Amino acid sequence: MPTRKEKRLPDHRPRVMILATGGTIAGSAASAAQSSYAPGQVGVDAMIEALPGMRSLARVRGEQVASVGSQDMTFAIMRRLAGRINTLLASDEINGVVVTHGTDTMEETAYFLNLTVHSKAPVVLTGAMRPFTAISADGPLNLYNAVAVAADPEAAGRGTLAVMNDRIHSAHSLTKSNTTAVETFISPINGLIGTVNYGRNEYFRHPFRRHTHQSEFSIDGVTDLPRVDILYACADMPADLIDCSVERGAKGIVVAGDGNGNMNAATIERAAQAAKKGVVIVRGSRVATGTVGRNVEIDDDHLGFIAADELNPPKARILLMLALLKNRTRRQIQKLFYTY
Ligand SMILES: NC(=O)C[C@H](N)C(=O)O
Repeated sequence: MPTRKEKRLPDHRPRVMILATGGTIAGSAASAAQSSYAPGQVGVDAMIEALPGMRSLARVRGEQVASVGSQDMTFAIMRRLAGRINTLLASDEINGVVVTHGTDTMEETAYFLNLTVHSKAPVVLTGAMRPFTAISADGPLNLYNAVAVAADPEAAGRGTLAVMNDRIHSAHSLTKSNTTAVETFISPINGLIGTVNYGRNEYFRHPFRRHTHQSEFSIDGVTDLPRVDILYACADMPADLIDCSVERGAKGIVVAGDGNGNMNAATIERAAQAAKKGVVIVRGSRVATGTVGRNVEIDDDHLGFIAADELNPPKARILLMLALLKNRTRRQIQKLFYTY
């Protein structure tokens, strides 16, 4: 027993919450050099335990929100995440949040949070391309760097971010570009937000589009999002795919068009009929880079279509689902695509 009271120094480290959802960062394989593995096997506490150096950056706590490969990510989990993050950040007890997530749909959850979290505090997604148990696993350094960004007041006000492979991406621009490589995430439209090197952060810019604390979207009390389908255009695309979506109750359709948001004449005709019935048609592109503008080869004004502008089809789908929660005109929806 100590004979005199030890004086405890106040702990000024920022407080970071890690919300874990699974993914390859929590993946496990039978051996360290094996390509087959199961995602979402390692719990958040074990991930934190394995990285004691992280404690020099922040006071870190963890919560397990889900344990899925992100190919099984759902809007129910995304809504739970957004709700938990809004509660945590409203309490002032937490300075920043890290979300560990699979890489397959990371851009979708990142963009969903970018529109539904209402705080300036940093929210940072991270993941891995190699499982936790692999030789040269990329997850531990990604998690370390993500905590460094989430703990950094300089990261605040830049919207939802993703930290992967030493790069800081905005949710708006981030996209996965390689099926297996560690260097998979790119920001092809507006470029990187910054870099992070073993916890040293450098920032180049703020995102150009509206996000988080400026967002008009809310999912408070929302239990169901309207159905929006993505249809992938190709040579001789069967036009009746549009009818199938409409019959199944789609309120919106994003066409991952060829080139500058194109689709064949038969599909345009079916899509125009769907638009007349009130289904919102958004023209995106299956091409990895570039924007989709209005009235280039397709007369959007006449046909009642929306151009996806900078958003790829999965993110265009999320913006449209949230936009359809309220009655909005086509013109208002198009404006959202120029704003977010
Ligand atoms: N690298 C990964 O995380 C891939 C995995 N399928 C996932 O998205 O959960």
